[in-house]
Amino acid sequence: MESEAIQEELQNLEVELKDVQGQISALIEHQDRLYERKSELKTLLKALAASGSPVASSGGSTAIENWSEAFEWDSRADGIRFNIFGISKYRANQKEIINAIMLGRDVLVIMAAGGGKSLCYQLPAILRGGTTLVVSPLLSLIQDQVMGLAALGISAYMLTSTSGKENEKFVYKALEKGEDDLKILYVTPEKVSKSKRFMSKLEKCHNACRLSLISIDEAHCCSQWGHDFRPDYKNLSILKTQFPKVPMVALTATATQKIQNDLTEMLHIPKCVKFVSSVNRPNLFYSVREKSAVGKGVVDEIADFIRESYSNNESGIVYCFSRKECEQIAGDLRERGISADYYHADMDVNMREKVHMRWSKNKLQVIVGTVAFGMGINKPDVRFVIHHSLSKSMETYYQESGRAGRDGLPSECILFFRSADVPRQSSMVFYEYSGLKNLYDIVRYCQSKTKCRRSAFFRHFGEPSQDCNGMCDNCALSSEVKEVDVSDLAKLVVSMVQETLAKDQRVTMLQLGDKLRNKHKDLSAELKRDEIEHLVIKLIVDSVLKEEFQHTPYSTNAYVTIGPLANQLLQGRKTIKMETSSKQIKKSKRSISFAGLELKLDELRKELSAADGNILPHTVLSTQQIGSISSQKPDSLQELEKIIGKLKTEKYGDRILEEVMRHDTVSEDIVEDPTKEGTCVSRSRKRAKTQKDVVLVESSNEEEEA
Ligand SMILES: Nc1ncnc2c1ncn2[C@@H]1O[C@H](COP(=O)(O)OP(=O)(O)OP(=O)(O)O)[C@@H](O)[C@H]1O
Ligand SMILES: [Mg+2]
Repeated sequence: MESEAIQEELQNLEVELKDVQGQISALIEHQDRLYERKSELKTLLKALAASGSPVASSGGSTAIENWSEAFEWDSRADGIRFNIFGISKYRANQKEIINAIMLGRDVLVIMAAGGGKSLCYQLPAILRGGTTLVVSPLLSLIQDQVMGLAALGISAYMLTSTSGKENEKFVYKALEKGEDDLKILYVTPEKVSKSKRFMSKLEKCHNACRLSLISIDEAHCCSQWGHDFRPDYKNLSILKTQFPKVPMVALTATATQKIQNDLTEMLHIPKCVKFVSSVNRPNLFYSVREKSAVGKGVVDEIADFIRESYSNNESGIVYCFSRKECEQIAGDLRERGISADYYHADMDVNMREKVHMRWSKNKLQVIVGTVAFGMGINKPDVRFVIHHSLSKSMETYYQESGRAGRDGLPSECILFFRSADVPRQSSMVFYEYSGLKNLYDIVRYCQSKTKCRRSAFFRHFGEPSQDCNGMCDNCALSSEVKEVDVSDLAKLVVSMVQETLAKDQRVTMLQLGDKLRNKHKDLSAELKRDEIEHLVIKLIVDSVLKEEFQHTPYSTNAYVTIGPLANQLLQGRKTIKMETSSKQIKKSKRSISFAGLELKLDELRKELSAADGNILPHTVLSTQQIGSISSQKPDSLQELEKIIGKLKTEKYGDRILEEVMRHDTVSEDIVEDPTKEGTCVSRSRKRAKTQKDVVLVESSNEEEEA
């Protein structure tokens, strides 16, 4: 009898010990998080003390230099910017970066996606003379850039694994002899690290003083902490070793301090001038929507949204969790009349390229993709990015959603959130460093009905907050949000988990909800399954509960167990509050859509791009330029040139003016419908001459006039 009692106590001790061990590891994890946050906050304080964002700091250099003063190349630079690139004014930091490069400094540029990093090295490439070498990680990015530059009449070439012999011969000869014009040469990192022949030609170019600038695009690929690490990027340090006097510019949209430090070290540019712009994307409207438990419900909602807001075939992306889901949802959208196709890593490279190309040329409206549809996306006029499931971290969400609105025009980012999607993600990321912490950060983002979405990004990237200007659902939509104390219900959930564990059983989130509703029938009348799941996930992110994982031969399952703060709750030292919102009052539409003349100009750019070899429509005219032409209605080539610069006017001016005139004659008699909703790019001629109607939200208020 006595031995039985001892056995029992022993067993209890074992359970308790296991529990304590679990708590210790959770606490250590928690401690790590606190340390990490502490250092983030310190960096934030420093940035605040230095004040003024965007932050431009001189990395290793101590002298405070003024990069915006007047330089002798200013007017030439302005001419190239406007007449060749058709860009009417610099965006934040662009001018300063160009000046630093022109002064021969090494430069590190951290600038949000679509911020305009390319111009920062392409413009000095033309100004400095000689040849600029650009290292870029993806063939598709390189092709896009070379095609775009060629359309502007800039002699840009590439050397990649797919380059033909003729092209290679031309490039090598140009590098060696310098007789032919080679302004910008794009290569993949493998060329630098693996091709001795290339490096020897580059050396010759350098010895003849013709290597004027080295640019490392998507430089975060150097760092193992980055999301797109490329081993060959590690070997790029050879460039600075071989050519120490040639200025190097490294550019990336990934902002973390750790990656910045890694980059300067790996590229051997410790004394570089660092330009860090804000992560803010003021033109993006962020929102989170509740995802229907019924699979088709969410597809209906997505299809309705696209039809209502983007009926003129404006481009968009829908991100999905799995390959199967991509195919399914692309099909479902097609059934609902949306032109959509899927893109994922299981597809043949040619198929993927085909889908990408159709989309780039606006022949396909929506790409439904997995995260594989990533870095190579260069399309500036993506008007919406929809997440059918949540991303695995704030950082990936920032990057994926950031593919919208790279042209600076209003665009929307919608995330469909459902608690049941969390275990799907967690069982994929739990083995990654900080995988669960990162996931729970984005879950908090999704669950909040009051906090500004934008400020979550500022916090995440350790940057001082900026005004959202009503550009997220929580700031823009007036809804009645109540905080309800659900501690009692939370205790029931925790007890239920304890009971299950006591029986040596495991429980998933789904089973937990069912068990609870079965046991407490009174509750099931009040609480829907979704709401219980919502609470369970909240308890997990608040460390009251915890996820643990078990592998089967086919999958990894996520189970719910007791977390380190469970006792605090049970003993009444912790309360759990949930936000509930009763109604949301929708404000007016925020989308930008073409109407009247813009539509005609949109068609014209498609036609001209198809006729002009294989360039993309936005290379002919950007959406901003379409907006400006439509609102200003130029009636001569001189006037048009003031909007789109010399080069494009020479190439396409007559056709554009023809379209403007034709539209003008037709629209004289048409009375505008003042009740029409939405942000149309143009209005009637009478107002147009005095007022620009394009809603252009730029990334900085520090911009200079042209
Ligand atoms: N000063 C400017 N004014 C207006 N448009 C600009 C300006 N600078 C760049 N752009 C346009 O912004 C878009 C994005 O530019 P770019 O491709 O250089 O972005 P990026 O910073 O390299 O982004 P990513 O990180 O996604 O590669 C392009 O269409 C480009 O023509
Ligand atoms: Mg870029």
